[in-house]
Formats: sequence, structure tokens, C-alpha cells
Amino acid sequence: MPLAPELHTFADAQELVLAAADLLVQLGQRAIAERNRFLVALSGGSTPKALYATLTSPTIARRLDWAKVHFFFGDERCVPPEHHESNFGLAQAMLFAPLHIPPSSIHRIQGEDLPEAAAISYETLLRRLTATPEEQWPVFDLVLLGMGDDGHTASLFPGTPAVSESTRWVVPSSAPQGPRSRITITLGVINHASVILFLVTGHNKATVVQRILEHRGDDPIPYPAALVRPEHGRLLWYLDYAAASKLTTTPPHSTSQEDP
Ligand SMILES: O=C1O[C@H](COP(=O)(O)O)[C@@H](O)[C@H](O)[C@H]1O
Repeated sequence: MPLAPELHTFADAQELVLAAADLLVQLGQRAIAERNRFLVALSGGSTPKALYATLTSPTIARRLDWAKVHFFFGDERCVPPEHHESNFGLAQAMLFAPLHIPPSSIHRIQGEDLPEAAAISYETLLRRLTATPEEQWPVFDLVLLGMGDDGHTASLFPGTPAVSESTRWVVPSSAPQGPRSRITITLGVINHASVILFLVTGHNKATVVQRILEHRGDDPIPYPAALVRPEHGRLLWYLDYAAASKLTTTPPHSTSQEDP
């Protein structure tokens, strides 16, 4: 029986990323203590910027053994790594470089390659680095996700074939705007993670947040983010008050950090 989603609301994006950074550090400490490595998949988009800035602040950064953290990506735009729209490029500048993460711990999607080739080679890489004998899917310690105001997450956009992919781990996909050509991990990968953490901020996402989190019954809703339902792990939604403003059953409130 899947665990119920855990909802936390925060006054603003800064409080939210502080809590997210704290959770990441605690999950990392635990994974490293138990398995000597921490496998985390980063999200794309703009929300991670503030998280990266928080993770590199001295008070947070000194709490984790970054040499044992392996960074992956949930999605990538089909652009070269130095392009301003590259998810890797943002992480490289704001997270990996400041923390001196060795290249051998950074596992990027090659957005400069043809999409099908990039998807196949990233799946091959994931199979090599994350597969366990017991599971046919990778088990990330943490998958970070954002959500667009159309309900997309990673690069799983409403109504596109990537959303219904059930066997491949990584596929090419297509966005309605911005850099259209993308590579994304699939729902099977996301849903087998130990912890999935959505970071969602802003009024523009409040309607979709409400429809997903207060959805009752079996009628389908057209948002890929609603299909994130972990098989065995935890699902957390961190919302700022603006993103939570249309929820009716859980009034926005500030939460203290719980034991991860
Ligand atoms: O395009 C993307 O957007 C979503 C949401 O991003 P945000 O800018 O609203 O934070 C993100 O989850 C995804 O990885 C990214 O490629």
C-alpha cells in the first residue's frame, strides 16, 4: 500500500529551499552511513537555483560528505552543456563548481547529442551505476522534482508519449514551449525512488496543485505530476504559501522539519 503524500507548506521560497536543503543533507547522511553513497536526481527549471545557493552556503555544505554524493538529472533540454537553458549548466555553475564535486560523481544527460542517442546512453549509464539485483528499476535515494503550471514534471508533458512509457528508463520528449526537445527519465524511474520531493512555488501553480492534492476518486486528471506515486518510497510536496493558496482541506501553515 503506497504511503500517503506528505505535504509541507512554507511562507516563501527561501524557507522552502532551506527545509529542502536540510532534508537532502539528512537523507544524504543516512544513505552514506548505510551504503557509503547517496544517489540523487536533480530537477531542471528555475526552482533549483535557490536550492543550489542554499546547499553551497557554508552552514549547510559542511554537513555532508559531498565526495560520496552522486548527482544525476531527471531531465535535460537538448542543448549543449554551456547553453543558458541547460539543466546541467545551471547545476555546474551553482552547485558542482562551488562544492568542488569531482566530474566522476556528476552524471549528466548529453543534451548536445541526438535525443534518441542521448536517451539510450543515459539509460545505459543509469543501468550501470544504479541497478540492483533485486529491482528492475533504479532506486534513487532522492529524486527532486519541480512542476510546471501545466502539470508537467521532469520533462513529462501532458498528453505526450513519454508519460505512458512503461519499460524504458529514459526517453526523448517534447515540450510545448522553450527548448522543445528534451530527454527525461520516465515515471517508472521516478516511482521507484526511496524519496521523491516536489518543490513547487508560485501562484501560477496553485490550481494544478489543488487539483492534484485534493483529487478524490478514480477519474483521471491530465497532469503527469499526478502520476508520481511511489511504489515503496515516500512522496513529499514542499509548497510555498502561494502554491498552496487554493488548497481547501489543508490550510497553509509553516511546518517544522521532521525526522527524515
Ligand atoms: O521545464 C522544466 O520545468 C519544470 C518546472 O520548473 P520550474 O522552472 O517551474 O521550477 C522542471 O521540473 C523541469 O525539470 C524542467 O525541465
